[in-house]
Amino acid sequence: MSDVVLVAGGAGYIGSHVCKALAANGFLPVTYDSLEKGHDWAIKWGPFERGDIRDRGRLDEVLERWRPVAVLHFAAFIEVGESVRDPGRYWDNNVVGSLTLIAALRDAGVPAIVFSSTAAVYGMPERVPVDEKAALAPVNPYGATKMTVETILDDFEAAHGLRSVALRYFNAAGADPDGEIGECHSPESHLIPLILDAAIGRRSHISLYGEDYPTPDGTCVRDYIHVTDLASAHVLALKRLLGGGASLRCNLGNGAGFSVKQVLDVARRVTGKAIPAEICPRRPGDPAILVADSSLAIRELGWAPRLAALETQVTHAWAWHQHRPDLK
Ligand SMILES: NC(=O)c1ccc[n+]([C@@H]2O[C@H](COP(=O)([O-])OP(=O)(O)OC[C@H]3O[C@@H](n4cnc5c(N)ncnc54)[C@H](O)[C@@H]3O)[C@@H](O)[C@H]2O)c1
Ligand SMILES: O=c1ccn([C@@H]2O[C@H](COP(=O)(O)OP(=O)(O)O[C@H]3O[C@H](CO)[C@@H](O)[C@H](O)[C@H]3O)[C@@H](O)[C@H]2O)c(=O)[nH]1
Repeated sequence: MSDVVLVAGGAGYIGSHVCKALAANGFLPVTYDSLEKGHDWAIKWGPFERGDIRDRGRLDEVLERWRPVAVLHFAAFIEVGESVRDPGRYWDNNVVGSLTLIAALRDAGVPAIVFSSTAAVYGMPERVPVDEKAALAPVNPYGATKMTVETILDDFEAAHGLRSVALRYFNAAGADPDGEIGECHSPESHLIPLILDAAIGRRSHISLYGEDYPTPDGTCVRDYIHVTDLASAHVLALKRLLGGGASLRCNLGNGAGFSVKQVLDVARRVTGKAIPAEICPRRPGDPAILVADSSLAIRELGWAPRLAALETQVTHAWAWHQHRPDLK
């Protein structure tokens, strides 16, 4: 019998890719998801338990049934702009929900958790590439909720011995290279799928949020990381914890920054489409440049990103985007 891993939020974009990697590594991923944002078609590599992380009774039932060796926790709301407009929704789901889950793990005796954190915990970093010694100074409620969950995890380790790896992802992109799953947020707010929507004519153009940033071409610079490379980092983090390794907080990015205009150029090349673009005002809360120093993950987890090229990420996203189940 494979080791069971509970994957909270496993029906979502990143969680489903991690489920595929877990199964390929001999684990049985049990997805626990409310399906408020995820998709039942994305649950392919293990059983499904429908539930909300804020529902302690349901969590206890599922933990008792499956007795997982660890939990991977992706379940959260993820939109920065919405978190500014409606912070209560984010504190409730991301913090109350995580606390409920973490307390249930403590009481069920689950010893380890891998948590989806974010580059947004750094806010507007003074120096890039940003490493883990940089101050945590989120500039929006979304980032603040993720930083708070990291603190809860620190406190639960000190008091109860629950070990954790918090992975601070930069910009997740791309899709399963085999085309089995891919990105599908609703509403979509991320740059690459929106550009691809414009490429297939689902929207008239892509809006470029700001051309007056202190960057070489005036548009924001981000570090895009292939979702399959994120998935391999989760498997390594899980194995570290199961092997008795220490807790860790680390960045996951490629260390290369691309501007919004550079991403658009790559997408035009990959799709062969013109993709009309319109310059718009800045989007509130966007840092000018976010690029990761991921040497800690490389050193401590033995992580090696294999699909780092932006062109590869956009190619896989494009292959998926043209056949997305929700667009049929
Ligand atoms: N997409 C990115 O670029 C990115 C970057 C940094 C961090 N993250 C973090 O990674 C995680 C996954 O992001 P994603 O892009 O896959 O998002 P997603 O919306 O595709 O997946 C999140 C999943 O969690 C589920 N969920 C949400 N609230 C829940 C609840 N209360 N109970 C049970 N299930 C719940 C949703 O139904 C969904 O299936 C999130 O925690 C996000 O903050 C994402
Ligand atoms: O229609 C659009 C959408 C986005 N952008 C710009 O494109 C860049 C990337 O934006 P987006 O894809 O929305 O990602 P981020 O806002 O950088 O946030 C992502 O990456 C962060 C870590 O870097 C995570 O914390 C977030 O959860 C995740 O959504 C930003 O400069 C946006 O202003 C546009 O110009 N037009």
